[in-house]
Amino acid sequence: MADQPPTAETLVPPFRLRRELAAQPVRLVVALLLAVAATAAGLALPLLVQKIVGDFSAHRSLAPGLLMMAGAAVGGALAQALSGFQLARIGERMTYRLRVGIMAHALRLPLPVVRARGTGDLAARVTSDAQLLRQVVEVATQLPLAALSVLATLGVMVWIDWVLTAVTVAALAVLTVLVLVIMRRMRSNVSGQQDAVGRIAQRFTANLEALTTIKAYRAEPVADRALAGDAEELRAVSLTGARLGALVPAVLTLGNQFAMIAVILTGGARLAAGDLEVAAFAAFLLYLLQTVPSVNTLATGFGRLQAGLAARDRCNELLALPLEADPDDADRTAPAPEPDAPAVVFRSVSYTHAGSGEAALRAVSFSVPRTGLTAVVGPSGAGKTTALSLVGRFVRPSAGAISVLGHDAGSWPLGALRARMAYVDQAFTLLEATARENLQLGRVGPAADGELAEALAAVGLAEDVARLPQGLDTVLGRESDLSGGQRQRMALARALLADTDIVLLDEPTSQLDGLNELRFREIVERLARRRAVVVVAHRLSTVQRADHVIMMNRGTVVDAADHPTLLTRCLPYRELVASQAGPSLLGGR
Ligand SMILES: Nc1ncnc2c1ncn2[C@@H]1O[C@H](COP(=O)(O)OP(=O)(O)OP(=O)(O)O)[C@@H](O)[C@H]1O
Repeated sequence: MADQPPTAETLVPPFRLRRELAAQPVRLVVALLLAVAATAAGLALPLLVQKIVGDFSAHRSLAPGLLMMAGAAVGGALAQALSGFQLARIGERMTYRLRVGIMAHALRLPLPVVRARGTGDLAARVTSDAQLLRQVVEVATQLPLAALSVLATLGVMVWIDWVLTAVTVAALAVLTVLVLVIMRRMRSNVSGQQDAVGRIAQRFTANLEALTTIKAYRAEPVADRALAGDAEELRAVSLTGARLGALVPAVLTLGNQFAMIAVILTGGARLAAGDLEVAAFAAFLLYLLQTVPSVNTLATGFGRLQAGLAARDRCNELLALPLEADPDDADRTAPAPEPDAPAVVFRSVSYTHAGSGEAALRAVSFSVPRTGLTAVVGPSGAGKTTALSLVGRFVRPSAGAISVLGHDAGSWPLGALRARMAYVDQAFTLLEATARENLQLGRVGPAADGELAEALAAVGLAEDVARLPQGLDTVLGRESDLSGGQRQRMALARALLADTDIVLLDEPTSQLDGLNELRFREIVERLARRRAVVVVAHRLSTVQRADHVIMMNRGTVVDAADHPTLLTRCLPYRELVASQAGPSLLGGR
C-alpha cells in the first residue's frame, strides 16, 4: 500500500540509539568480547615486560616471556580488528535504517511542510547527519571499554604502587574536568554546523534546479554571492567548533605531560628512598603510557558522541513531523463511492497558504458531476490550482468541507482517496525512472505492453518513445529527456492508464501544438464519458467543449454553469473570454 514505508526493516520513529545497538545482540556481544580481549592483551603487555626484566635480572631464560608477549600483541591486534569490523556492520545497518526511515518519512510529509523545509535541508539529514550518527556506534562501544581499560590499569597501578597511582589520578581528574567543559559546548556547535550545511545544500540544489534561468540571465555571480554567503556562515560556525576541538588535544597533551612529570619526580624520590624497585617503576611507567591512548579515546570519543547526538536530535526532529496521512488511516477501510453522488463537492471551503497573509480561497462552493468535463477558469491567481490541490488533499481546507464520491474527504484513507484520482500538474513531472515506470505510476497492477502502446498512441507519443535508446525501458530525466510537450503528453498517458474515477488536469494544453491539442481534446472527451474530468483551463477551445464551467476570481467562485449560459449571464466570464478570443468567439460552442 502506498502509505506504508518500503520495507519491514525500516525504522519506527523516533530513532533510538540504544534500541539500534541492541537490535543485533549477538554481534554486539561478540564485538564487545573481542574488544575486551584486545584490551586485556594490551593490559598484559607491561606485566610481561616486568616479568622479562625480572627474568633478565635473575639470569632466567627470556624465551617464555617473549613468546607470551608476542602472542598477546598479535592476538590483541587481531581481536581489535575483528571487533572493529563487527561494530562497523552494526553501524552500517543502523545508518541504513535511519536513512531509509528518514527518506520514507520525508516522502510522506505534507507538501507545504516539504516546501517550507527545502529539499536540500532534508537531503542533508540523509547524508551528513546520518554519517555523523554512524560514528556513534564505535564511540558508544569504545567509551565504556576505554573507561574499563583506564580503571583496570589504575587497579594494576595501585597494586604496583598506590602513591604513584594517587598522583596519576589527581592529574587525570584535572584533565577530565577541563575536557568535559569543552565537550558541553561542542554539542550545540555541531547542531549549528549541520543547520548551516542544510542551508547550503538547500540553496545549491535550488540553484541547480533553476540553472537554465540563471544562465539565461547571466545570474551566476548573484548565485555565487548567495552561496558564498552560506558557505561563509558555515565556515564561521565550523571555526568556532574547530577552536573548541583544537583545545582538546592541547589539554590532553598538557595533562599527560603533567601526570608523567609528577610520576617521574615522585617515583624518582621513592626509588632513591628504596620504597620502589626499578622493575616495578618501569612497569608503572608503561601502564601510565598505556592509559594515555585510553584517556585520549575517552576525551575525543565524548566529542564525537556529542556530534552524533546532535545529528540524532536533528534526525528525530524531522521524524517527529506529522505525516500527511491521518494516524488511523491504516485501520480504516475506504468507503464505497455513492453511486449517484457528485464526484467532488466544495462547501464554503477556505484556504490560506502557509506564510501568506491573504486567503487563496474564500468560502468556495461548487460541485463536479460524476461524469463529464468540468473546466475551472479565471484570471491568474484566482485560486484554480489551489482548488485542485485541495481535491487531491495535498493541502487541507482551513474551513469548510469537501466531499469526494459522496463521502467527506476526511473519511477517506489518504491512499484510497488518491487512488480514485489521476493528477497532471503544471510541471508535467516525470520521475527519474524508465518511460514504462513513469507511465504506470498509480496503477495497482502492471499494464500490458499493448495497453501502454494504446495509451501512447492516443497521446501521439508512440513514435517518440520508440525512438528513445531503449524504448519504453529508457530511463528518463538525465541523458534521455523529453521535450516539454512530450512530457505533457506522457503525463496525460499516465492519467489515461491510471483508470480512476476523477481526473485532475492543471493547464494541460499549455505546451501542445495544434495537432496534439486536438488529440488532447479527443482524449479528454473520451475520458469524460465515464469519469469526472476537471481541467484548469486557459484555452478557449477546452472551455467551449466543457459540460460545466466554474468561473473563479480572487479566491471566490463568481458563477458556475455551461459555457453558453455563463456567456449570457456572467460579465466577468464574458470579459475573460473576450480577452482571449476576441468578440467573434463569444457566440458559444
Ligand atoms: N505555495 C504558496 N504559498 C503562498 N501563496 C501561494 C502559494 N501558491 C499560491 N499562492 C497564492 O494563492 C493564490 C492562488 O494561487 P493559485 O496558484 O491557486 O492561482 P491560479 O488561479 O491557479 O493561478 P494561475 O492561473 O496563475 O496558475 C495566489 O494569490 C498565489 O499568490
